[in-house]
Amino acid sequence: MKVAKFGGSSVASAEQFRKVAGIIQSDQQRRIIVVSAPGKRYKADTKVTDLLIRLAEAVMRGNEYDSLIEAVVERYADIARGLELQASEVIEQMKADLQQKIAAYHDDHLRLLDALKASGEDHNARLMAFYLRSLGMEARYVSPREAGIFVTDEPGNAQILQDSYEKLSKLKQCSNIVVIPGFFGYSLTGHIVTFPRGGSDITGSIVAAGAGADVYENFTDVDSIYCVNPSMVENPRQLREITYREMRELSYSGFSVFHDEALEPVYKAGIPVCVKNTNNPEAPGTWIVAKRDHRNVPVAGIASDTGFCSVNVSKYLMNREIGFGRKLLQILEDEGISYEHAPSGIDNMSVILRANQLQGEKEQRIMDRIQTELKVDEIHIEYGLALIMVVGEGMERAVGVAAKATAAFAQAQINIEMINQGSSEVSMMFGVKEEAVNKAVRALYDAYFAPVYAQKE
Ligand SMILES: Nc1ncnc2c1ncn2[C@@H]1O[C@H](COP(=O)(O)OP(=O)(O)O)[C@@H](O)[C@H]1O
Ligand SMILES: N[C@@H](CC(=O)OP(=O)(O)O)C(=O)O
Repeated sequence: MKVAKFGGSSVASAEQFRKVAGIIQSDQQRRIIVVSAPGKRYKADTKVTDLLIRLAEAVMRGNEYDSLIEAVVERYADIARGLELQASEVIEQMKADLQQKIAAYHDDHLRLLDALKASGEDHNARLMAFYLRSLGMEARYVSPREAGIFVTDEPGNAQILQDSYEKLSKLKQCSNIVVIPGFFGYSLTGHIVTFPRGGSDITGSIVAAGAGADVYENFTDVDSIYCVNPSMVENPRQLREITYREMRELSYSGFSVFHDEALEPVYKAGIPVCVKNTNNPEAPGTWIVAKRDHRNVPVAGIASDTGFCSVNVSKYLMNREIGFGRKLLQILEDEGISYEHAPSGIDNMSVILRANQLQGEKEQRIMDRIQTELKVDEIHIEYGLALIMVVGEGMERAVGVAAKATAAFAQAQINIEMINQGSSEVSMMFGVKEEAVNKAVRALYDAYFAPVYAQKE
């Protein structure tokens, strides 16, 4: 049995719905379907989830919002018309559901935002089940509550509760096609709680693990996972196989094609993931598996992301001060800030974090606390940093992997702001200025992957 998740781009229009139906019909193993909300139909389009966030914001601010309800519902109505479905009742129910959620959570903004965001996938799953039935398939919408997806009560940041898996195992017995909305679950107190953005991948993985699927198929809009983001390098190398560990590091660091938190459930259950293209289902796709042969290709991929800053502190004789690092990190913890890396020297320590966590008064408060509580000689925050991760299972044993990167940076005249190697066996991190990141990724791509092509040719 296969669990097949279809991302926003795969369910964005009537044409995409038809492709999805064809994919389900072409393989009887595809029995559990997880869908996202309709995504972008073209580059400048707006995802339904973003429309719903705008709707929630309009309600919260007391602004007019009827036109936003219309815009959301029109996306589904347009799909229904394109499929020639008699779905006016389904569409009316969607409108009533949005209005009912707004009335129910009017004064509870976090719940309102989560309930509206989740409705994007919920309505799409209902419409998909309706469409599949119109084609003569025995398809049924199953809500996350009925399926057994119970999560922590952290709005916008849910995590699965382990007890869910037992309930989910019953899905295996379903004889018909089950359509489950992605992106949200229910708290034990009965509230809708969403996963982080892009979280339908997480639902798919949880369902695959719970139902004991043989494969978790993740349908998207590219033929495979590439070794770099295809928007940065033209026609990059396709990956046939990648390990869970490699994928986790790469998706955490910028490969938006598969959510990093979606790996744990399938990894623990030993279920392989196949990332495939809804627009070209014949292409073999990329397999995410436990092991790959990395003898010839030690590096699997290069990911990058911008928007980081480095809090740099120095204090003479820091090395003698037991607990300095803990106290520094404690200050960040008190402010609810998570950090990415914390390289240190004899008298210096830097903490790299996402800069958007320092908005408002937080920055000054943190600087003041570090200054007064830790009595540092100097403290400054460097903004505008990009982090680049070079990831590969074979790197640990291959000679000269780091040298290749530093030589590539030198040749491209890129200054390395920081390097972190060694804490992970499968990755190496470089910090560069944001304006240099594209050039840096291309330089690394040429260094690691161009020779592989040359050998083959
Ligand atoms: N290394 C990569 N390999 C493939 N796609 C990538 C990579 N990095 C970023 N992407 C982007 O991820 C997109 C697919 O992910 P996403 O937009 O979440 O799809 P979906 O709509 O299926 O959820 C691709 O269109 C591509 O632009
Ligand atoms: N619709 C949600 C969840 C999701 O996974 O979407 P997509 O499959 O389009 O990445 C979002 O936009 O975050």
